[in-house]
Amino acid sequence: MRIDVITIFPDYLNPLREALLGKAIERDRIAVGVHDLRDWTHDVHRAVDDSPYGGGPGMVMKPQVWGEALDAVCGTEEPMPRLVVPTPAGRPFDQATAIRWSSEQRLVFACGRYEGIDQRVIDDAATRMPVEEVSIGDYVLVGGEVAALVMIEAVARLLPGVLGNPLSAEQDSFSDGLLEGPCYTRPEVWRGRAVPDVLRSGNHAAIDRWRRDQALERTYRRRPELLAELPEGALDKRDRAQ
Ligand SMILES: O=C(OCc1ccccc1)c1cn[nH]c1
Repeated sequence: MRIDVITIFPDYLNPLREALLGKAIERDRIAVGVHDLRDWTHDVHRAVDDSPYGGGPGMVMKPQVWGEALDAVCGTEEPMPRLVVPTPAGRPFDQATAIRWSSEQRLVFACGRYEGIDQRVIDDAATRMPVEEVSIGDYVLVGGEVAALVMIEAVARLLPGVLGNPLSAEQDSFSDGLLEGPCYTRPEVWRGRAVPDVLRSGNHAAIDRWRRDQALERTYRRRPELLAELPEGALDKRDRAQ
């Protein structure tokens, strides 16, 4: 997979070069390009924003600059990338989205700032490639860069050879629609708190059942709406007894 990010703060994407993801990039498991939007300005001030039509607070990012940047980064050759625009006004990003995007050959992230990018940029790009305006949560950030980091990490860890242990990607929380339950490691007792006995019993059927019960209980307490979304039959009669 190739991922490109267009931003006025390229250094904000430096964390991509760290840790497992950084290693995967070094080993060409994934290619990442970061581009400074101002490279496509032509005025002495390198302006990327202007006042909003219709008035109101803040500034809007100029269509000409974004248009040239996307032409250059996305190109015109198939396979065209999927263009992702982080915005609070987007459809919610979730694990299903990360899984869906993980089979893409190319992703381009357009990181907006100010009040956002002139809508015509998105409408124009959508005539040449798939475009998704996506939110990582119901809050407002200053720019799309942090959201891009979140989504790139969620996708990249699903790619072969990027994450240390491929098994854990399958056993992800949300892979069965429930939240992960609690986890424990040594010591057996810490500050007077013992690890639940079942986890040291060696009885793997009992351990699996205990873990599922914990996941159900945590999901019920913290995200009850997820239980309603489970596919038919996902909860067996033992689960319902919980
Ligand atoms: O704030 C966000 O993106 C930055 C952004 C983009 C456009 C206009 C304002 C802010 C965001 C919040 N959840 N998901 C994305």
